[in-house]
Amino acid sequence: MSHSAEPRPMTARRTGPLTGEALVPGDKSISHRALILGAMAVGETRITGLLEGQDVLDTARAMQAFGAQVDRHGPGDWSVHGVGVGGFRSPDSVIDCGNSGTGVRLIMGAMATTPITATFTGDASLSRRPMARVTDPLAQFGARFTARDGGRLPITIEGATDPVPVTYHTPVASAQIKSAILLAGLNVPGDTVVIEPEPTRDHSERMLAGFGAQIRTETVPEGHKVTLTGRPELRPQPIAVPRDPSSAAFPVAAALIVPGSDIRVPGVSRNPTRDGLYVTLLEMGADITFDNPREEGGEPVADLLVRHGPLRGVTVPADRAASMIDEFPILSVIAAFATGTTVMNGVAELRVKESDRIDAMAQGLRANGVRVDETPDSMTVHGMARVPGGGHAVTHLDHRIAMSFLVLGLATDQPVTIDDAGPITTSFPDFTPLMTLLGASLSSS
Ligand SMILES: O=C(O)C1=C[C@@H](OP(=O)(O)O)[C@@H](O)[C@H](O)C1
Ligand SMILES: C=C(OP(=O)(O)O)C(=O)O
Repeated sequence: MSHSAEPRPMTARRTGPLTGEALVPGDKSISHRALILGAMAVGETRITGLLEGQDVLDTARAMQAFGAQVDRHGPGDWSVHGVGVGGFRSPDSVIDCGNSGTGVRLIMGAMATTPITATFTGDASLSRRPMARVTDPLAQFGARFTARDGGRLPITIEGATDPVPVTYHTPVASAQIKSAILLAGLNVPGDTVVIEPEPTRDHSERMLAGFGAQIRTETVPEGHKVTLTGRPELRPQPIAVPRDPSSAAFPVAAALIVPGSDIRVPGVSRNPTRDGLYVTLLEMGADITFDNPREEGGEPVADLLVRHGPLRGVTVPADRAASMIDEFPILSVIAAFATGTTVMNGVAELRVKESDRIDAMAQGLRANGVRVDETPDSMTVHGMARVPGGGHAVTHLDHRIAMSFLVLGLATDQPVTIDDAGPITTSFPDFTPLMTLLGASLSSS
C-alpha cells in the first residue's frame, strides 16, 4: 500500500550503553520469495518467521489478487495455497506494490509468461524507480508492456501467450532482475539463462531448488551464470525465514558507535551473498563474534555478539557492493565514527533505490557536521573523534535512510532529527520498540 499517512518526525538523542538482545525481523528478500513461490506451487506452503513489514504485506495481497489463497495464522506464521506454475488469473484491480522494488519486479516476472493482464502501481518513491531493467528482458519472453514515459510505473503487462526461453546478460548486478527473469522462466518450455556481472543474493536459486525446480549455477568468463529448466511442478515446502542481516545492521551499528555497548543479535542469516557489511566491519576492527553458527531453513545463521570499540576507516572494493548493497547508508554512519576515511566504491546502484541513497546520506551527514565526498559511483566519509550532530535529515520515503540517521543520533553530541519515521514499517516495523529496549533514546518530535 502506498505510504500516504502524515509524516512522523522523530528525534534520536545521545544515549548510554546499549545492552541486551535484539530479535530482528525475518529476511525481507526471503519473505517476498516465500509468498511468490508458494503461490506458484501446487498445495500448501507453510511459512514461519515471515517479515510482516508493509513491503511483504503488499506482496501477500498481490498473490491473493492473482488467485492464491494467503492466510495469516499468527505472528509470522502464514500459509499460501498456490495455483501452480501458469495458474495465475488476471487480478480484478490494480496491483499496488507500495514502496517495494523487490515486490513489483519479482511479481512482474512471475506473471509475464502467463496469458493474463495486470496493472502495477506504487508510491511516489517506487514510481520514480527504473523498471525497464526488468520489462526489457521480460519482453524477450513475449510479454507486452505499456509504461509511463521512461519505463516507470504505472505499468500494464499482457503476459506472453506462447512464451519462448531467453538468455539474458544483466547489465547491472541485480538480484531483482535475475529473479524476475527466473520466475518468468518457470512457465516457459526449455532453459532460461541469466548471466550477471557479479554474483548477487542467491535466495531465488536456493528456494527454486527447494521447491523442486531444476536450476544450475556456474562461474563463466562473463560472470555468474544461472540456468533454469522451465515448466517444473513446484512442490510446496515449509519455509523458516531466517532473521534479516540488513535489518540486523541497525542495532549492530548502534552498538558499535555507542560507548560501552554490548548486545546480542540471535539467528541472523550469514548467507555469503549478503555478508559484505560484516566482512567490512571486521576489516574496520569491529568487535563482532559469530556465535553458534548453524543451518536454519536452508540458510547459514549465527548469533552476533557485538561490542563497542575503536574502528578504522577502510576502502570497500567495488566487487563487494552487491553483497552489501542495502547496508551502505548505515556503513556511512559507522564510518563517521571511525579513525580515517572510508571509501565505498562501485555504489552507483544506490542512486536508484527508494531514494538516491548517496545524495540522501551525504546531505544528512553534512547537516550533522560530517565531511562526505561523492562521485557518481562512490562515497567517501571522513571519520571524526566526535560527531557534532544537531542536524535534520530528509528521508525521501526511504526506510534505510530513516533508520540510519536515527542510529547516528544515538552517538552524536547533539540530537539528530528526521522528517519521517513512517517508511520504517516497510522492512522493520518494530524498529523503535526494539531499539528502545536496548536503551536507545528515540522520541516523536
Ligand atoms: O532481490 C532482492 O530481494 C533485493 C535485491 C536488491 O536490489 P537490486 O536487485 O535492485 O540490487 C536489494 O537492494 C533489495 O533490497 C532486495
Ligand atoms: C532497496 C530495498 O528494497 P526494494 O528494492 O525492495 O524496494 C531495500 O530494502 O533497501
